[in-house]
Amino acid sequence: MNASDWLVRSFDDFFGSGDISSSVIPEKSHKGNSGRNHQRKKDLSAVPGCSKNKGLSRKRAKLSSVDLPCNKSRLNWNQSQDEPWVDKYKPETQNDLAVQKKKIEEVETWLKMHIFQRQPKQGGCVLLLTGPAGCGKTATIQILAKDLGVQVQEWTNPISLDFTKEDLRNISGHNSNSHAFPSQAQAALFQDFLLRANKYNKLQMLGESSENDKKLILIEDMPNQFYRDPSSLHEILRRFVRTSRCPLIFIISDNFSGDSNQRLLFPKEILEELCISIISFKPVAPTNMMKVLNRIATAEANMNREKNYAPDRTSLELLCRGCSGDIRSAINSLQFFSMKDFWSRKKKSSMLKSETPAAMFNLKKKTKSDILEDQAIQAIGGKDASIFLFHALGKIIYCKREPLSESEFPQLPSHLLEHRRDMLLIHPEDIVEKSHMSGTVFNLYLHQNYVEFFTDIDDVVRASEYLSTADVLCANWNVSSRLVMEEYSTSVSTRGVIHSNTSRAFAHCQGGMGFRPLHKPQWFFISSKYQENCAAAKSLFSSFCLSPECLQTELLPYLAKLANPMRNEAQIAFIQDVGRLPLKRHFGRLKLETLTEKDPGVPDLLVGYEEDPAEVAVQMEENRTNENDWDGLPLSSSQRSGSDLPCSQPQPVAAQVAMDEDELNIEEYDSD
Ligand SMILES: Nc1ncnc2c1ncn2[C@@H]1O[C@H](COP(=O)(O)OP(=O)(O)OP(=O)(O)O)[C@@H](O)[C@H]1O
Repeated sequence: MNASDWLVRSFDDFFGSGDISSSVIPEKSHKGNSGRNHQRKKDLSAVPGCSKNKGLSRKRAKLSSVDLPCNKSRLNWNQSQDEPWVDKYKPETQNDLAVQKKKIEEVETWLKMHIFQRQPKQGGCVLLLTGPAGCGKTATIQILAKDLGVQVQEWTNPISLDFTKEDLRNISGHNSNSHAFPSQAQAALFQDFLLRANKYNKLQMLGESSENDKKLILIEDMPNQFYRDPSSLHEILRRFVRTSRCPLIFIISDNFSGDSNQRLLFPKEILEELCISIISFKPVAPTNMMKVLNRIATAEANMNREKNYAPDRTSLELLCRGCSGDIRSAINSLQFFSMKDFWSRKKKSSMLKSETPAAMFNLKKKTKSDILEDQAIQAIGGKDASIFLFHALGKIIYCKREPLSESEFPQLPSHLLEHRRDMLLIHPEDIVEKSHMSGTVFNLYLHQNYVEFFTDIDDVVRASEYLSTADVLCANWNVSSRLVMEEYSTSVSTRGVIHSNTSRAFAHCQGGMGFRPLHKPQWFFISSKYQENCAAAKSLFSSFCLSPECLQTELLPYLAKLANPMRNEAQIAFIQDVGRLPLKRHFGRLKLETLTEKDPGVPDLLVGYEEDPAEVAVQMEENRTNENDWDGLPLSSSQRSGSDLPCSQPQPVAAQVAMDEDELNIEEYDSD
């Protein structure tokens, strides 16, 4: 087999030689009539509501030979040689699935309830499956649908929108003109597909039994238009839910910026309004992954010794580690690694000096920390091991260590013995990089959270010094040096916090801390409030011609002391809010917002500014044209009523109490 064959076969749908694969297409259409299928696909691509053109789907590679129970027997030897292993070893039963049993049961229960025990007009017929890519969401649905005898009707974004204006007019029901964009047309086709799929039974194909007309609608390919204008999706869903006759399932994979796609397309209000259920999958657990990889490696080794290497256990473990719970990526990597072709070519190009993948994996592999150190190996075929901020912070704060034997310890002079530590199991700089967070924001999070994990005040003092140094390194350097300085800064902050925490200095004393929640920095809120106050002070007290700082720290506290400061209502409110701060008996602490597992880390309002939080507030101020109309950021509390801060922000808890208790009474001065 040569590499291009392998590729071409995987993409054969695309090159026109493939099949139209769908869980609802009879086997007969699957092989051997490529020309006809190609023609048919082309035709179908323009047909609204067509779910059969999965050959054109973004998942074409992984689904190129799916769902056909006896497809394996039909393949000749060479074909099966070239077949991607994700397809060749695709799970056939629930037991084969490398997915948590609990999740499979959850989905199964939901399906049964919404297909077989469905009441007429019962709401809640929409399910959202989320989780990282390649964790088996689609595979689970396909197997459960097969087990329950339910047909799957799947939407695939048409890539060719060569329909006529007439078609579009028919679909959208209004007079379309030349301004209709393909993406809008895609959304119109989607709407049409959904309404038809809901209304009509699926066409019975040759060879399909007519016993069961139960079906579910599956959407994995989301029309682009909905990302631009989620409300159009919501409108379609509202209509669907009113008339739904079968369940509708969306599969949305997480991306590096957390669950932002999910939140964009399915905000909380829509989930509640349409009673949409959510089931979140986790990355495939390493033990499950190892089982699958072992099974495949053994089967291949037995079948095809001359062509494939059989990776040893260490190699498989490394593959597992490198694919971040993505079983598709793990199996693909295994296939690459097992190819003798691949390694001989590598050898020739002298990119790698080792002869076999096993040798390659085993390069200086002795200790756990060595394994971690050599993550470069995993870059070959391995998946980008991005981690969510929540986990990145956890890795720094919990800083796992490995015990060192006496002989391995570096010999420190006696005056440095207090700095003796066990070996870290992580590289802090790698962790920050994989979190996709700017150094400044990462430092903010660390600063907000580290104290909770310390037990000794002297340690806190040392850590805070490191954080101060890191802060200086993150200051307003010029653009070209800022990135480099940020790297130094996070190195100092993370290593500083880790090293200062003497209660976690050795592997044997790391237990017992338990889980503690992480919180979002108050900085975002405080900084924006500071900027607002500056702007408000400037505009309300412009006649004094003082800087905002001077107004807030000198003039307003003075005015606050006057019983009758001769001000209008807005000014009085502002003086009460800002000028009296030191007089408040209880200085209120802000209630912190918890950082959740997949939170992107930067409040929605600040997305886009995250590169440099120091500029965030300034930028926000500049963007602000009409502060009363602008509902993106909280106005100062003197200009707004009570606690309507955005929910992504910490909420003041004690401010109102302090205000109530304050005996200071400022009267309004009527100049007339
Ligand atoms: N034991 C297994 N369990 C789950 N999937 C497996 C297994 N063995 C092989 N596979 C293959 O791994 C792939 C899993 O991808 P799947 O499409 O189910 O993931 P997903 O969570 O829907 O992610 P995405 O959104 O990226 O498609 C499928 O091609 C499936 O056939």
